[in-house]
Amino acid sequence: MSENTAAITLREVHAGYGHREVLHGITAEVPDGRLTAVVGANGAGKSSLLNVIAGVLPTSAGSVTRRGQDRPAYVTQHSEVSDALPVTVRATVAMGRWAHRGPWRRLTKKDRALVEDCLERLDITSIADRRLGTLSGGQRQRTLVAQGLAQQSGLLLLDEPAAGLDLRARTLIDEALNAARDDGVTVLRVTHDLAVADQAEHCLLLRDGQLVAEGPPASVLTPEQVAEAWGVPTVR
Ligand SMILES: Nc1ncnc2c1ncn2[C@@H]1O[C@H](COP(=O)(O)OP(=O)(O)OP(=O)(O)O)[C@@H](O)[C@H]1O
Repeated sequence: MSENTAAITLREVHAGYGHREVLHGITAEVPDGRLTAVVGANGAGKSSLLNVIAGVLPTSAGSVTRRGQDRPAYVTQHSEVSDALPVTVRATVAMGRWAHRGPWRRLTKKDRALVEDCLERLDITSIADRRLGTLSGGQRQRTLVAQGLAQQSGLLLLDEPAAGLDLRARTLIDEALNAARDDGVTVLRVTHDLAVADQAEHCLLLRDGQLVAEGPPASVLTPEQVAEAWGVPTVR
């Protein structure tokens, strides 16, 4: 991939928490306008890599270059959102417009139409007036994905957006992400699910904070490389 088709270029990136380094010299590229899956075992560094790209975890060495200038939309796992927040689903999705309007400014008609469209895309219009804290994990996760879409960023980062969800919720999220990609958004999703990663156009496979492989799923998710990444014997 040449530099001008990469939305994100990572060069020898090191990062960690306190004195503990958890990413050890990652060099990788995320293609522009494509869906990229970050795959690896528990603790491999997937979320940390996403945090570095989002700019919430500083690097201790190396560089992260982003092509677009707009702020990335970052969809965290629903478990990281407090149950106690007294906000409705619609208000949560509308927060996705705050970066454009500021929290005290009224949303425009266009903003409100976009919010309704995002609610529909994730099939949560019927629960739009319910409070976040009263929802199931799957409903909450769909709300957060809708909020991410509402930001209309050119870069959408998602940490395990479909973890623990049923088939219908997973399908809705997959379709929404594919539609965003078709609209030209660069989508980067962390997943444990190799079938999901297989549907992406590009994969980054991590093990112990290092990149094992990157490229199209067929070349990355080989039995040998998957076994190496998970530290298990190859199954034949
Ligand atoms: N806030 C934190 N403080 C200290 N160490 C952390 C923190 N977050 C993650 N780590 C450590 O960094 C390493 C990588 O964790 P990370 O969450 O990035 O991995 P992951 O691949 O996303 O894992 P999982 O699949 O379990 O979510 C782990 O050893 C983890 O214990």
